[in-house]
Amino acid sequence: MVRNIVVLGGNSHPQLTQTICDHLGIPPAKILLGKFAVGETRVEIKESVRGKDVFIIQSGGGKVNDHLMELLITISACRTASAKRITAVLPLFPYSRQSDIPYNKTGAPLSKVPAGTHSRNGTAYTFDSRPPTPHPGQQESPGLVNGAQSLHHQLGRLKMDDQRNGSVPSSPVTSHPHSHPEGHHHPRRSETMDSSRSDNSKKSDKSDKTGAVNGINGTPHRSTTKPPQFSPQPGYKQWVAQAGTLIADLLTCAGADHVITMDLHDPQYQGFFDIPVDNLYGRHLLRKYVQYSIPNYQSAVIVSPDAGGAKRATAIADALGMPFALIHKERRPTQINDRQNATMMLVGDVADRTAILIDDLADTSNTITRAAKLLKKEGATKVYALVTHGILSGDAIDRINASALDKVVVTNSVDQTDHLRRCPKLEVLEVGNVFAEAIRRVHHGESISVLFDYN
Ligand SMILES: O=P(O)(O)OC[C@H]1O[C@H](OP(=O)(O)OP(=O)(O)O)[C@H](O)[C@@H]1O
Repeated sequence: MVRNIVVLGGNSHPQLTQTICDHLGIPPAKILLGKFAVGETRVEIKESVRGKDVFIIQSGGGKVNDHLMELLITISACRTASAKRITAVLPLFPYSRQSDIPYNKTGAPLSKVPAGTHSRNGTAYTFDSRPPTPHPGQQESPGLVNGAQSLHHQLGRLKMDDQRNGSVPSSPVTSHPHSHPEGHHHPRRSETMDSSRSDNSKKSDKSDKTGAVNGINGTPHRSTTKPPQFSPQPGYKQWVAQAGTLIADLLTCAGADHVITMDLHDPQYQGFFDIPVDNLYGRHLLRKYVQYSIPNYQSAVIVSPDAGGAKRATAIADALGMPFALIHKERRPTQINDRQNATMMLVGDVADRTAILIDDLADTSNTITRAAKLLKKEGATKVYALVTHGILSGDAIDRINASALDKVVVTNSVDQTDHLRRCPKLEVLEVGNVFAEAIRRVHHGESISVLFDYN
């Protein structure tokens, strides 16, 4: 039982709030969370927080924007009500994938087969890379496909530019007395011989002969051909909001003194805050699962499904003395948000082994389901996916059910009640006790790092 402490729970995960309070031996504080008819969030704290150490629990996932607004208003309400210290407890930190660089992915459902057809597994999902993963001896199609698409794109652009240019003036050929009217234009030899020449080259021929050389009454004048339009190259810079900084500022401005979270997508995001941020590790829970729940784990292989998570996965592999493999997401899409076209390549050996994917979050579950397909193709006998944050938006559960994944293990940093009902492959690890202990330590001014200082 801790004193002078108030725990408030938002609407995102009431069950986790209750678990944390049970561990702390206190009831959650009374709070009214509602909405006005227009959709605006309404918060009323039903007990005094004056001089208290307040912890507000609100996770990302689900209706993330509503939950964030609810959290900000609750923090502000506590600040106005003279709370001594306010700690925002965000088991899954919202917007943490948009920390600094412009985020260029859609997170949209991916690789669905066209309506009316079915993939080989009889489902609406293919789990294939488009273009496919290249194999030794196979011509590397992605570059070619992208190259061809890019060429097509450039040609289309040229055509459009040319059409625009051709409209000013309407036609130098017809307006100039010395030039041939359009109808009496004698085709040049090259035009008659080479029928494959594009309209573009024909039009530029015309301007060469007329606008570029002759002016009104035979006076030379400047070419009417406009210089090529300047436009930004794809991938150079996208004017996308850098939401990470904004979220950090919003929490601080609302009145938060401290943040507790878990497995931030990018740990450097802590640097965006002017207040202390405790980033708890979920990997210890995942590591314990490997150790105690995966048979013959010593002969299994830890796999990171993308380069971004390699550090996270190697930490577990090193701690358990296990081999490690990496899936490299090769992104050569023609469009910046063409995430599904990333080709996956395996670096390492998984043949005749159990493969254990380690990642920080699964949103559409596209990453883990595609990785599972690749791993099975490369000879893995079983594929587990161990993920800290099981956001599992949209049809992620259907995708998992239809995939080559044998088991998916997540923590309850996001509410898993509905997911558990719909996914027989899902197993959930409890994080309530970890957050309760972190809250207790923060309240008493004890070290948090010792919480994770074990093997
Ligand atoms: O379930 P999904 O919708 O496939 O999303 C999950 C992936 O997204 C994140 O990485 P992300 O690709 O955003 O960034 P990274 O390249 O920095 O790891 C996360 O680390 C997962 O790998």
